Amino acid sequence: METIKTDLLVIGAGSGGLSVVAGAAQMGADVVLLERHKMGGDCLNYGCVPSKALIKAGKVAHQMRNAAQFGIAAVEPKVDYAAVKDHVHDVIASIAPHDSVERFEGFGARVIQEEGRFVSEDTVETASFRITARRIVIATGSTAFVPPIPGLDQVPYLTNESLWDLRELPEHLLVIGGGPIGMEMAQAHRRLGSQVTVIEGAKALGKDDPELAAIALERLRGEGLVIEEDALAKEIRGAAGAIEVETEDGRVFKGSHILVAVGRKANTEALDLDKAGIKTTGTGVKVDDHLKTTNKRVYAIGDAAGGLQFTHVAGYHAGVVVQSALFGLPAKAKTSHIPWATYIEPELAQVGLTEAQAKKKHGPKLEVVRFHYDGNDRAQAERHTTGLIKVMVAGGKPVGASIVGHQAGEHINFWAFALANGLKMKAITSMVSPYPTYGELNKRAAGAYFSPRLFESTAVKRIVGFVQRYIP
Ligand SMILES: Cc1cc2nc3c(=O)[nH]c(=O)nc-3n(C[C@H](O)[C@H](O)[C@H](O)COP(=O)(O)OP(=O)(O)OC[C@H]3O[C@@H](n4cnc5c(N)ncnc54)[C@H](O)[C@@H]3O)c2cc1C
Ligand SMILES: NC(=O)c1ccc[n+]([C@@H]2O[C@H](COP(=O)([O-])OP(=O)(O)OC[C@H]3O[C@@H](n4cnc5c(N)ncnc54)[C@H](O)[C@@H]3O)[C@@H](O)[C@H]2O)c1
Repeated sequence: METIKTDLLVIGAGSGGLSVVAGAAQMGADVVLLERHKMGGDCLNYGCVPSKALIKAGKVAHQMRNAAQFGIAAVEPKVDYAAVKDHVHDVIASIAPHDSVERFEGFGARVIQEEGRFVSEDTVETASFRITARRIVIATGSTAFVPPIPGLDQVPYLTNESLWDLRELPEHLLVIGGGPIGMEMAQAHRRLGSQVTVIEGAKALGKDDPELAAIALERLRGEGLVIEEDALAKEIRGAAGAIEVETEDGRVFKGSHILVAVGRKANTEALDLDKAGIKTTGTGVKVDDHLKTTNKRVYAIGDAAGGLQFTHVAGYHAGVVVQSALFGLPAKAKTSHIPWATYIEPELAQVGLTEAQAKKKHGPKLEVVRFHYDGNDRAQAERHTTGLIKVMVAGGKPVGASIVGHQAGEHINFWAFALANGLKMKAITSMVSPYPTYGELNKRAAGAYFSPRLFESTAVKRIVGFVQRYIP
């Protein structure tokens, strides 16, 4: 067994681990990276990338079916599901070099493709190496949580890992869980030609603002998706091709395939965390505001840290850790400016506080401004008129924004920038947006904040009247 001594050891080559390594190695630290499976982790191989590629295929099919509104003959697309999966794998392959061993070795890191586990507070062993490091980063990500529903282990079920290898279009896909994974995959499969039933134990898209989620759900149901809420899966029966799910209240749903999307489980079991004095919580590794674990030499980031589980959060965590581990700065990880988006159509996006959270925090000081997509000329021209932007404002500053509608995930960037920099609503109205863009929605939402102050103010009317009397 070879012994290595290093400045920084990173366990896991997903979104979080790779960002730490890229930063630290290029800034001159001696870095070792461990990866037990595929470079790029979940996002590249089993998560964001394949799901967005599949969603795009679904969108193309949907546009073909709905072309008549633009004066173009609608056609029922012939979907070759295996070819769609080829497209998905091709997209993964085109991004893979960016996350490759070669690229990271080019930055000066040593990449070892083996599983790591702690043997003491500062040492990790793999099959062939014993690595002692001044600082260690746990970036081991998460895996689909498979709940102990009786019968589930008796049927062939899909998760976000196995879905990409399925080559035949499911005739009727049962999706357990109406969170982002469930809803994105449900709509994509519906558009590609499957019957789809989502079986959700509480409320579908339950982490988002209910007013906006309801707008999205109505559209999804309009496309023929069956979305059953308050339907907690209790028992699963059947065999490949003929599966039944029974819910707690006795409803029974039948389908040909089943996708389990009921949340994630942090990858911690293989790490022997107790050997390093590292504690866990119910959702992942226990960390403080600086992302330090209960062992002060060791950080945990991304999905393994059990908080918000997004690629951009893992990347943000990496920046915090690089500042702390390399420069000794007291960097803290915040959540108040973290956006997220769910890539159903219409998209659903959020940053900062939802309306309910903002009401709780700011009480009567809160103002909520709204602007609907149908008031935007570009949305009218392109027939994307279903949508709403809602901005929560307190003390003249946005404290949250929620968007449902075409490209909501793109538009939330604007509010993420405003919140991250503490901008006032005034700063937003001083911007000129090109016409006709969807981006004007943001400015119109800010305009909705100032309109009553300008147009319903007797003081403003008095000043205008006075000035008009005296100017030539
Ligand atoms: C279907 C799906 C769609 C998603 N879509 C989006 C999206 O659109 N946008 C978004 O922001 N997020 C999305 N996510 C979430 C996103 O994929 C994760 O938040 C992100 O991958 C977390 O990055 P990470 O670095 O923490 O972990 P991961 O990417 O999971 O990487 C962890 C790596 O650690 C390795 N590892 C684990 N244990 C060990 C060990 N002991 N030794 C060595 N290596 C180890 C694993 O093999 C893995 O490669 C999606 C997730 C799924 C499942
Ligand atoms: N667009 C994106 O950024 C994106 C896309 C996909 C995933 N993700 C990330 O991955 C994480 C995991 O996604 P997810 O959708 O698996 O989890 P989730 O926790 O967001 O949603 C799971 C849903 O399953 C339901 N559920 C749990 N047990 C059930 C049961 N027995 N029967 C029926 N319903 C049940 C829950 O009520 C919940 O609504 C997300 O929180 C997100 O961080 C992000």
